[in-house]
Amino acid sequence: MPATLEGQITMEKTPSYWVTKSAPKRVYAMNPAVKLIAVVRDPVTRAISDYTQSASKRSGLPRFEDFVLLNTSAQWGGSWSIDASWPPVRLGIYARPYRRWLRRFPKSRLLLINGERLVADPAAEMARVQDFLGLKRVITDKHFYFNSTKGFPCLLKSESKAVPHCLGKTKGRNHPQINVSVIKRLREFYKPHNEKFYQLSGIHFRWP
Ligand SMILES: Nc1ncnc2c1ncn2[C@@H]1O[C@H](COP(=O)(O)OS(=O)(=O)O)[C@@H](OP(=O)(O)O)[C@H]1O
Repeated sequence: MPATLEGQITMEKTPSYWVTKSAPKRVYAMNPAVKLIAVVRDPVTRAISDYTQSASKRSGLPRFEDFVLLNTSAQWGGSWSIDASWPPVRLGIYARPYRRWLRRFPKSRLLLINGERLVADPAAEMARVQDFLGLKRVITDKHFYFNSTKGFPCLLKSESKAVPHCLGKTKGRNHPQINVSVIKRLREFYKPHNEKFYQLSGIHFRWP
């Protein structure tokens, strides 16, 4: 981490920290007063997003449905189960890593950001982040606009000089169409895990 001067905040973003077993202990050893932020989204969309990212790097990757089902030779309408060890599925079981972080850090120091709301109302979620970090609410709704080409909100870097900035091509990819019964089965799979996460966090994310 770079040296932080008086009046500065150093931020670091590494998605894999969330699930790395040794991370809470190591982060605590580095600075027990650190503030943590995690963005969580519907685990089904997360799994598809994760797969889409891999597919964009490897042409000819088998279909999502071929990975997500344990017995791929079974009929989709039959009795097959979800492969919970496949990383795109496993990483959407948020209660497990969340519990690990809570063993080291108080709940008040780990802000959970709702990924769906971050897209629908980025200013509202950014207000929560700024309050959490003890910052003035400098970033407001005036800093965001919806870019219909991108299909996502983009940033206006400053109120006066409205230079638009959207996230790059690797964020906001088109997702493949997934078989509806596979989606249904995935939703059933996540239901108890989501409930556990809502209970632990005290936040009902209302994922379908
Ligand atoms: N404003 C804006 N613009 C573009 N994309 C946005 C935005 N806000 C949230 N998202 C969602 O961010 C998803 C990619 O983030 P990741 O979590 O995969 O990024 S990272 O791996 O942690 O760096 C990305 O997932 P995909 O849609 O699957 O590409 C987006 O849904």
